Amino acid sequence: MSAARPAEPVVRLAGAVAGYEGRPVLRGVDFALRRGEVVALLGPNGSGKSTLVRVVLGLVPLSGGALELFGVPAQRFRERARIGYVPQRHTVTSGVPSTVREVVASGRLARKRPFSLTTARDREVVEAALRTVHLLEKQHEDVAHLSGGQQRRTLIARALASEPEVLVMDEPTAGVDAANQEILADTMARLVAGGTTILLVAHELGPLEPVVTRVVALRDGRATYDGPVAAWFGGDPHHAHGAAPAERGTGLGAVRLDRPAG
Ligand SMILES: Nc1ncnc2c1ncn2[C@@H]1O[C@H](COP(=O)(O)OP(=O)(O)OP(=O)(O)O)[C@@H](O)[C@H]1O
Repeated sequence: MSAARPAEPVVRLAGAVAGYEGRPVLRGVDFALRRGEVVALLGPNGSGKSTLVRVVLGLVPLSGGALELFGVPAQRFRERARIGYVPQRHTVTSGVPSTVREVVASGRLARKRPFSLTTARDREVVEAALRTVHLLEKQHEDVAHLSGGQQRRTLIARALASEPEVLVMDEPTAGVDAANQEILADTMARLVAGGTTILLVAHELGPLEPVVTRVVALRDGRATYDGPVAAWFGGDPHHAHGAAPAERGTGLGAVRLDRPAG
């Protein structure tokens, strides 16, 4: 059985060093995501949030440190479908018209053997994903005709179609209006209730704040905070990350990470 034990991190980075063209961006990051958590990665522009996510997804290699997925060293990990990804700046529109349902169903391919036919179970999972993001009634519409927020939800449903245990979302609220952010929060709450673990990158949490169980903040490629949401925002989740208030104190159980984790 390859499933992780409850307390075992589903993602674990130890002393992660990574960057681009020899320039380090992550400079020794320790990070753990445990089953059932919703962890928000926060930090200023360029602090390395997306890079950390890309490392977890295997898109950027580590030049130092270690990555484990479901307790398995990343080099030996073969079950990519267990991790779903909703990219940051990506639209689902192209020159070729596609319905919402087609886009979502394409996410099912990660779970399928080559050339196998669509089964009743596939249809069920695709419909459940559409329902989760509140787009079932729009399934036959051309994605190009949807709003930005609805397109983002289509991408989330596409990731859900592979039934991931961990969902990684890079700035899911960026450019999304308030109504769509509320739907996103509801979607996340449903996913968590269903057992999905979530890692997301954000600048502001807004309506997502009640769903987030922990904040990890990066600054200059290092984790500077790991703890509860409230302590990080100083009670104002709409306030952006800039002042790093958690570095001021650890009043609500926050952990200040200015030394390697023991
Ligand atoms: N593909 C790339 N090639 C070269 N440099 C990159 C690449 N992607 C990111 N960088 C650089 O790495 C640094 C960290 O970028 P990263 O996208 O991880 O930060 P971030 O915290 O996610 O920022 P933002 O909030 O602006 O998205 C930045 O200086 C950025 O310019």
